[in-house]
Amino acid sequence: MNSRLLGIVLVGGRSSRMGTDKAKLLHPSGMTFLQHAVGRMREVCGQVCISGSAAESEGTDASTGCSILPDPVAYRGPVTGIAAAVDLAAQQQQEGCFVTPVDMPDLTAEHLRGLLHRWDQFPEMIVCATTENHNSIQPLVAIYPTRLQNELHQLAHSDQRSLFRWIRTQPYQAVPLQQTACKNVNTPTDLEDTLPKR
Ligand SMILES: Nc1nc2c(ncn2[C@@H]2O[C@H](COP(=O)(O)OP(=O)(O)OP(=O)(O)O)[C@@H](O)[C@H]2O)c(=O)[nH]1
Repeated sequence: MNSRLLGIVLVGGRSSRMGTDKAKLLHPSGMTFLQHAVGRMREVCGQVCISGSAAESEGTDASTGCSILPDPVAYRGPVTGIAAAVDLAAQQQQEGCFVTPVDMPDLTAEHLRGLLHRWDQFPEMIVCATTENHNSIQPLVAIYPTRLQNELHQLAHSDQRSLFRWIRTQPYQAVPLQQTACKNVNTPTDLEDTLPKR
């Protein structure tokens, strides 16, 4: 089990397109999306925290037993949560954060192991999933080294806060995954598509 990386599941944001909290949606496994996302992350990281927007939710999440790391400023996007998570990892003398979103129900621990394997070879670099069809960077399925703490804070405090653009200015390792593994569930229609077909 990897103790050099802090596992982070991103649950912040407004879930406005879904109209309900995506963390609480029911996954085909019978778990909630959050329990499923924490479970796959626990297979690769010894410590897993939840990164959320609401400061009032500080504490421990009862459904998973994970500590909640509230964003210092709510609703400023995932980079805010990732910068705070990298701070915690640095405080704990860990080498980085392994980040995944709560809304990719088809992502598995096996996919995460692929990124971890690459990071073992390139621990100084960002290791980021890309989807093979469009060669598109997936910044929310990525390992961020703690050495990038200051840069992540600068980005979090900037006007545009796009991890997607920023990663392309950094040395990074791309780990290609199938498009389906990184499919976001953002709307009720997306959710229908994740349910087993009868
Ligand atoms: N910690 C943290 N996570 C976030 C924040 N915004 C989004 N996320 C997470 O990032 C992932 C992708 O989120 P999006 O689909 O872009 O945004 P969303 O707020 O969940 O949904 P919409 O309101 O429909 O855009 C999900 O796992 C969210 O929980 C934020 O401000 N802070």
